[in-house]
Amino acid sequence: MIRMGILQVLKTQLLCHLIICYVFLVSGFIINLLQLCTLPLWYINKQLARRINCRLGYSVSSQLVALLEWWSGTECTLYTDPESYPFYGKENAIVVLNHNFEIDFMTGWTFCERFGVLGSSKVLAKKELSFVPVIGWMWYFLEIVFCKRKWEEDRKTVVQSLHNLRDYPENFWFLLHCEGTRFTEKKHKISMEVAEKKGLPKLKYHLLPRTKGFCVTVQNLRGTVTAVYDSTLNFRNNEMPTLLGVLNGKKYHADLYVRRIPLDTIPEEESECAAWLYKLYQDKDEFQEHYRQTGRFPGPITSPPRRPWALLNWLFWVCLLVYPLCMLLLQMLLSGSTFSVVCTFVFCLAVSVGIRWMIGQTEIDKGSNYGNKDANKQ
Ligand SMILES: CCCCC/C=C\C/C=C\CCCCCCCC(=O)SCCNC(=O)CCNC(=O)[C@H](O)C(C)(C)COP(=O)(O)OP(=O)(O)OC[C@H]1O[C@@H](n2cnc3c(N)ncnc32)[C@H](O)[C@@H]1OP(=O)(O)O
Ligand SMILES: CCCCCCCCCCCCCCCCCC(=O)OC[C@@H](O)COP(=O)(O)O
Repeated sequence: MIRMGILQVLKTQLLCHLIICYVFLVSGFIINLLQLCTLPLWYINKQLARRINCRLGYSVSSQLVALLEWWSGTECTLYTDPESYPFYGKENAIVVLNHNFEIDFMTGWTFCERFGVLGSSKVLAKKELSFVPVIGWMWYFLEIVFCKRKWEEDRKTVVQSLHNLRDYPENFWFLLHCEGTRFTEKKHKISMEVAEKKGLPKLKYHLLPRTKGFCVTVQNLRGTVTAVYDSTLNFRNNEMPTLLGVLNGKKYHADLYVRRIPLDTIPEEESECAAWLYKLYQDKDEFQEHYRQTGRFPGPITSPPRRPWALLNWLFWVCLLVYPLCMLLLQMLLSGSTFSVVCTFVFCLAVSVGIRWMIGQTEIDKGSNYGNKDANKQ
């Protein structure tokens, strides 16, 4: 009991956070560098270069998974039909997920890890994220699809990037947050005005989905992807988890409801496909209502257990990077030079500021203005 208490206090200490962030940043930069070194291989053996990049990418993203699963002890429960379960991780799929939480990307990654597709997971992400050090840079080599959220500019690049995925050598999940931005009350109000104008029913828990990205993905990945995983995420006790909470060791409980929908049941033609997506979001809204009323999603629980690999990868980087850091700091402090002490201080400050900026990218109140105006009025 006391040991648990000490551990919990330790998890809230700035020094621990600095060490975790230092390991993440330095290992991330090393991996970015290794990814850069794979560039010549793309011309010789592209599939091998892709496989290597999946492993390297895993080594970065699994650190955030380890933080969620092992450091904060967050539990992840999966509600799904047992008949669909054997397909997970064994086929390419498009994942449609609600976008309400600051750590939904980490929770998504955790499920990817449990089904063995973390290194190869893909997303249609906003362009701004490609500039985030470590993760954004890593995504270039993982062939993540970026968009500016301006369809006239995106159409060509998104289609081209989707085409490139057709011969991807590993099973992948392609994540689409069709709402296009995180849920806020203001964005919800505006998107419901758009829904009204379009004659669509109002949604209570979701923004109106943007349909272009979904339709173009379904069209271009037909034959490559076999199913859409309609995924609805929520956290118990109305919690709104944050990355800072996870870093402080706060335990959350995620519930994910997944329905596997074969891709060949989804209409090809654009307006029919859009109507299909609007209907999907009406269903998702009902699942969220059910969760609100009962505290659970419909259907049985078939949860995959956590695996040790993310933790082992994390421990490997900690062992590799913490000892040299201690030696360096000790040497600097023992040298008695004011210059060395100032340098050490500035280094720690730079790591903290850099990481705080990166964490800021996950925070909803620092989010974009996209969806704050009806696009038709812009
Ligand atoms: C099972 C567990 C999960 C597994 C996880 C798997 C993989 C994990 C991998 C990685 C994890 C990392 C996660 C990182 C997350 C990062 C995610 C993001 O960056 S989200 C933001 C970027 N992505 C998207 O936006 C995707 C969805 N958007 C689209 O598809 C868009 O269509 C678009 C392609 C971006 C183009 O957008 P644009 O706005 O330019 O055009 P649209 O045509 O879509 O919009 C105009 C259209 O919308 C109507 N409209 C106007 N205003 C609104 C409004 N406020 N709300 C809704 N709709 C609006 C307008 O009337 C137009 O309508 P119409 O089409 O009929 O003319
Ligand atoms: C062990 C690791 C410890 C590390 C601690 C610190 C690590 C910091 C990591 C930062 C990771 C940055 C990746 C950001 C991914 C955020 C995804 C996201 O949710 O983007 C929002 C967009 O979808 C929509 O944007 P808005 O229009 O809502 O605005």
